[in-house]
Amino acid sequence: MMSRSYTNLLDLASGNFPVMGREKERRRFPRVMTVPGNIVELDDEQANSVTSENPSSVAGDRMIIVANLLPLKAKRRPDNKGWSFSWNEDSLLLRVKDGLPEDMEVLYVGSLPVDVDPIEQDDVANYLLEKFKCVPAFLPPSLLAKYYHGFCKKQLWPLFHYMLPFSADHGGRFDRSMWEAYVSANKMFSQKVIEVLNPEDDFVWIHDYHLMVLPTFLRRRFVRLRMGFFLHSPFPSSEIYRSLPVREEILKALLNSDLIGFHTFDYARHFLSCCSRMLGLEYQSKRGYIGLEYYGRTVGIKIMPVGIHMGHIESVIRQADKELKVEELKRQFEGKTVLLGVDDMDIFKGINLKLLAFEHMLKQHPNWQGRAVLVQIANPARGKGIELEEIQSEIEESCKRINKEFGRPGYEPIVFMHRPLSISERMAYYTIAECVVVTAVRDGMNLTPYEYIICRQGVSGAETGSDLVGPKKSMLVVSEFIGCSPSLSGAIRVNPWNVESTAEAMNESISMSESEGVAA
Ligand SMILES: O=P(O)(O)OC[C@H]1O[C@@H](O)[C@H](O)[C@@H](O)[C@@H]1O
Repeated sequence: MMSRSYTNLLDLASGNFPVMGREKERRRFPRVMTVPGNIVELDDEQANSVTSENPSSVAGDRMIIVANLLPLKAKRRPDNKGWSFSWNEDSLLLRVKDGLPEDMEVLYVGSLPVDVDPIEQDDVANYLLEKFKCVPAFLPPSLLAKYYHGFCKKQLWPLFHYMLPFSADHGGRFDRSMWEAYVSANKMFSQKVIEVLNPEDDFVWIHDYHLMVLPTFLRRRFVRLRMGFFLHSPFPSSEIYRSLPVREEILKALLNSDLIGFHTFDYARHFLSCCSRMLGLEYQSKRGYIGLEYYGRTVGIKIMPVGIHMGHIESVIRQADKELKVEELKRQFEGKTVLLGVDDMDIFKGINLKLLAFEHMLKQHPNWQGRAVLVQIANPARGKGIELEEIQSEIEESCKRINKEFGRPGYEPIVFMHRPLSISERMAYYTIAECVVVTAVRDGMNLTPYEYIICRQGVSGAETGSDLVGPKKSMLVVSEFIGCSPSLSGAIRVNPWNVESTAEAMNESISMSESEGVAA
């Protein structure tokens, strides 16, 4: 049974807060997402509608960025005494910061990727606040199991990626105790925010599907708080979303934000249609700004695709360790044509479909046998479960089979790396690859194609001053089901479920002449 207090709390999430007139006016959010200007652009109206009316109102204000995971890496010290922490350069939260006004102070609230013993927690918290402006939320392991590995990973993550109904290893049904854990964990995050919040001056920017009921806990305490939410995953069609037993609770909780951001127009459209079908809400669209009227407040709905930070990528391109690695890779793959995949190990990334397509290409176009190599990098999964184990063993079996059938001395058709790669190592692989292949069956955005394009431009472009010379051809084969796909006009778009046509797209991409083979 859901405890009474949660029921009450989520009733409050109905947004019944009398916020009118002047209050509406002062809620202005800075534009916080960076986009690589030559790839995805917000139109002027989109960009300006948030900031231009009163840009100075944000300068000097503080932004509290809340997410499930802090943008930190943590390692136990070798002597086992304490921890060492460093920024996680791959965390999108750092890119969010890049898009804020320079003088804006940023504080991060979230959990750590490691389990810190309760007796160490105070010291760790003080250190992280002082050194990194990070406020850790230490969730008890039993809560983490039900909140993150349970409700997030087994229920929301599949649902938001169009998998129905609910995880097989939980009896294929909705588990209400996991939902309760999700609400409790969101409450714990909100308590951490409240510990540091200055409600008059701070903006709060909540990230991703892990924290969708958090706006309720903050709005309940601070009626005038300026608060935004950004969803990094897809928001599915209302036909999928409406199967969620707590569908209204989540929509209502999100509507306690002032602004809700999505990567793509389709995700925003799905959300609006859910609000209309499930809550009976109307929305208005004026000059590129969509507003949902909800209990006297206007909630802004915005399309704000996350991008990559060009300056950061370009600085990595110039790094010496990357250049050394490029030389090593050039020797390793001399005389070969490299296709590259860079994915998280996850059930929706379609890694096995990519391997099957590559196998099909080698069969249908035997001229590539001995010459084409698929390098697949798989970043280890954060989640766990039967489905993930199954997909991992499918991938391993495919690699073994294909390498056995087509491999020969000096030629391994699939090079599979199941480990995290540093950004500079990843850049080195982009540098030597002629084609990047993304076959995810769903993905919120996927920044791999953008990283590849920027890296390839850096490799051949004079403006970076780089004298690295990789192959000049740069092709992209991308799934039509990922957020970045519509923006990649030069890519070959595929339905990843159609292995034969993906195989043809791979063949086409690496068979193109140099003048044709430029993806962006
Ligand atoms: O896999 P987790 O820990 O739930 O995190 C999900 C997030 O992982 C990030 O790596 C992705 O860029 C996001 O799009 C995604 O929402």
